[in-house]
Amino acid sequence: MEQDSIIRTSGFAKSYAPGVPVLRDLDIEIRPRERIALIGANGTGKSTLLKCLIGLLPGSDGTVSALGETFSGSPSKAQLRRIRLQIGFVFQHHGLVRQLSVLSNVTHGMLGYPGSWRAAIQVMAPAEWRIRAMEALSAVNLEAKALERADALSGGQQQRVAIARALIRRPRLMIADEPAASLDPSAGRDVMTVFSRLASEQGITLLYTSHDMEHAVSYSDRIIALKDGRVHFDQASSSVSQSMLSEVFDG
Ligand SMILES: Nc1ncnc2c1ncn2[C@@H]1O[C@H](COP(=O)(O)OP(=O)(O)OP(=O)(O)O)[C@@H](O)[C@H]1O
Repeated sequence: MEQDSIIRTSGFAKSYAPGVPVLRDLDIEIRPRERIALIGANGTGKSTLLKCLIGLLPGSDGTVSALGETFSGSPSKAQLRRIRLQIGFVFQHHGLVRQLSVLSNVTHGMLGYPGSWRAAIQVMAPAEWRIRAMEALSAVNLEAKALERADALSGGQQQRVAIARALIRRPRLMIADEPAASLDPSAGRDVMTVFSRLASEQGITLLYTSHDMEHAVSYSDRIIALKDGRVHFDQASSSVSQSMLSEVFDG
């Protein structure tokens, strides 16, 4: 893979059932530090694509290059491990352990690293990880909440803890699937602002899906729109018009 790509697909396709492609003919490139919004109607394959790009689901045709690893179908276990070490995930539902502290939840982001069983028990986590957790909390403006129980925080704050949990891994690529969908408009904007800032301040590449067109346009450099399993358009967010956005969702 060329050094200047974080992700690249070539002729990529994915079917869950033989002969019924959900995604096809995808040639996508994502470069370092780009903020990419992936949009499309319900069921058009956004989540499927996110999973395929990082090897969590096998592709059916074509190749994927992700974070230095190139594969067709599924990556090898070693490739998958190397990819995972460079990625942070954030989903619509934060998935925090409610009765644990914010700090413990962030430290859990280290699970998957060598020696990471210690991350499951906060008191055994190496001091360095606690420092990293506090740095991550500071990046999402929540260091003052470190010792509170996760379920004492608002929905927007909990989602920012989930971002910190992804950030502790110092990822090159942050993948967020509908990260603001369960939040009210103000908390949703806060979460998207945090993502956007992290991308510019820490040089993290951001790939997120959204059904909110304001979020898609305002917090990305580029929008990739999927329709009927193909790329409908792929261009700078500043040049995407309302009518182009509407077209993506027209049956
Ligand atoms: N595990 C699966 N097995 C079979 N079909 C699946 C599976 N997961 C998803 N699909 C189908 O693949 C298509 C794409 O689904 P996907 O969830 O990727 O779409 P999406 O664009 O993320 O949708 P949404 O916006 O509703 O989250 C849908 O038709 C869905 O029913």
